[in-house]
Amino acid sequence: MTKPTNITWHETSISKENRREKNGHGSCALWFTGLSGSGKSTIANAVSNELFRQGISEYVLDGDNIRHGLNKDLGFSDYDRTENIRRIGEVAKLFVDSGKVVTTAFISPFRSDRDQVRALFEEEEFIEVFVQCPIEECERRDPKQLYAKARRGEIKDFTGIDSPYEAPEQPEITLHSDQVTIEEAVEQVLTYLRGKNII
Ligand SMILES: Nc1ncnc2c1ncn2[C@@H]1O[C@H](COP(=O)(O)OS(=O)(=O)O)[C@@H](OP(=O)(O)O)[C@H]1O
Ligand SMILES: Nc1ncnc2c1ncn2[C@@H]1O[C@H](COP(=O)(O)OP(=O)(O)O)[C@@H](O)[C@H]1O
Repeated sequence: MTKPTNITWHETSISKENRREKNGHGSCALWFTGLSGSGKSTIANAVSNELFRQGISEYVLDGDNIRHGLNKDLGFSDYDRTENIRRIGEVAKLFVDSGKVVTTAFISPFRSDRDQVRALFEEEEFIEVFVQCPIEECERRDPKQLYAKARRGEIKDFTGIDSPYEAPEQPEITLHSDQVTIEEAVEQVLTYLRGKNII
């Protein structure tokens, strides 16, 4: 890849702070991470629904959907996962700049990739939400029957089976999705946002 030259960063006249002021709330990225089937999409969507209901400007970036469009050229090699997360991180940053609370639901298995995304943001704008669930329970749920396929050898490099998942060391929020209901998990996230005066 050749790096382009002669490009200049343009400051826009309307700032992130202007947009936050207009919206009447802060903006941030709620970065859900966890195994397939842990509940990232379910909880991220439920959080967004509740924010929407409360009149907060929100958006959901979901793994499967982004992989149908923006990242349809990427697979599940370590390199492709890193590039997947890098691009999503940049998109999430744009949403935060636009004044929204953006929820993202990607496995994002590598700690260094998540840390690279965190580094794109200002302090307290990036909120790592670890959806912690034992793999046995994820495999029991198996909402897309992917664990079954991975066990049969029909999917290679499946996270938790033959591709690693590096759990966050100091996530802002940990949701034990095998112990709390979806509603309780949503409330835990909203309580955090209220505590930080984001909403
Ligand atoms: N090999 C392999 N490993 C893990 N997951 C796989 C794989 N192949 C397909 N899928 C499906 O793709 C979804 C994960 O995509 P992500 O973009 O979140 O993955 S990653 O963050 O780049 O690791 C994941 O979605 P979730 O189940 O919602 O996590 C799966 O449905
Ligand atoms: N407490 C819970 N939190 C989240 N999901 C739960 C919970 N209990 C059961 N589930 C179920 O587990 C599955 C999680 O799937 P999904 O949200 O697609 O996970 P992921 O996006 O992490 O792959 C869904 O079928 C959901 O209904």
